[in-house]
Amino acid sequence: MASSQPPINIGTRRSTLAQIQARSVQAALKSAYPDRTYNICPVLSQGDRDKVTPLQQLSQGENAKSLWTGELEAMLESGELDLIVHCLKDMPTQLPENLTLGSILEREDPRDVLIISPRLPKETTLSTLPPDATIGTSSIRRAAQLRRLYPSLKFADLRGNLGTRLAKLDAEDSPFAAIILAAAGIKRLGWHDRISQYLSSDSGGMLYAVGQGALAIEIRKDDEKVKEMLSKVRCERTTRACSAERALLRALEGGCSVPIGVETSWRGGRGVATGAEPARDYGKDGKAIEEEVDLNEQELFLKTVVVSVDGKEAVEYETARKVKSVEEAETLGRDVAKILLEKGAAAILDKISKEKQWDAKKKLEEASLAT
Ligand SMILES: NCc1[nH]cc(CCC(=O)O)c1CC(=O)O
Repeated sequence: MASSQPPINIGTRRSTLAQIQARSVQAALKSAYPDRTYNICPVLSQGDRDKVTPLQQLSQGENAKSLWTGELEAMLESGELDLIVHCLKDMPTQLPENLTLGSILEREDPRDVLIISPRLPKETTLSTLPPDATIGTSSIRRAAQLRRLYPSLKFADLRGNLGTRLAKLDAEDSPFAAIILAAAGIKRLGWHDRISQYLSSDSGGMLYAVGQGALAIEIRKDDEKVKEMLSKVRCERTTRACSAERALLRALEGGCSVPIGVETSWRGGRGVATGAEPARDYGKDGKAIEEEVDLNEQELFLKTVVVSVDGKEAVEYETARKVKSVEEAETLGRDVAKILLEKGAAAILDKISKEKQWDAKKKLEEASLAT
């Protein structure tokens, strides 16, 4: 039977991973509302189009993030789209005035993973890499944490979608011994067999990015209909955990380039579970172990680290608390931010922002000399 209601238009970026993510949201909506029809609308962003300008240059200034989502957000505002599927980790903590985060879905494995060059043994880990090995990553968070724990490793920029990055690692003349990626993307693309090590506080010492592994849906603030629909595809565990992480990030005023690592898990009640629903933990093979638990009986455990870019200074803090709402989760995040700042994160972040200003000033001078 054909639906009399208009189709729901789902906006996404064009990459294979983005489209897989959009299809999973479509499937979740379809199973909650089988009578509605759904279109997936892949949109090429300015950031996807421009592969020449160095990323750091492209992403400077106030509207850094809109580079990736500006076109999509304009289409959402105009009504061409009804929702946009994002990786939560790529979403700024502040959104345009008339748009809002409509829903956060169940989190995939939030961890980072180590992927090894085919020239090295598959079972290689961070601690068994050749001492002067070069790691390909453009993430300051990943490089800073690794510099701190493995001072002999070297780092080189590596950008592009996940397929491009793997191809650059595998190339005959590749400068990289290994790369670090998010498990979530690798798993969604079905490339599990390339993972040599799952990184965490217990293995390799790496904490992940705020929001990593979770999908988020952006909608118009006044769109009550879509808001109502999304209430059926939201994950309370992930939403509370990620709300704490994002409130922490917001309070530290960190952009994606600031080295803040987090690890959240739900504890107590019954068993241990990471920030996903149903409660789950990840075994050594990266497979989820599931069990039923009452969220309000559990504590949200939050582990955090802020590292200087050179890896020489670091501030760590961890705590656990029952959080019975998103608001309580956000309070936890802000409280942890305050403690981190007092423990020395303020000095680390100050230094980074001064260096950034200095860098921008130098670029501006160079640019005016050139004209
Ligand atoms: N930095 C880009 C990015 N943004 C989201 C993901 C996929 C993981 C996720 O959904 O959080 C990735 C790739 C990566 O970091 O390896």
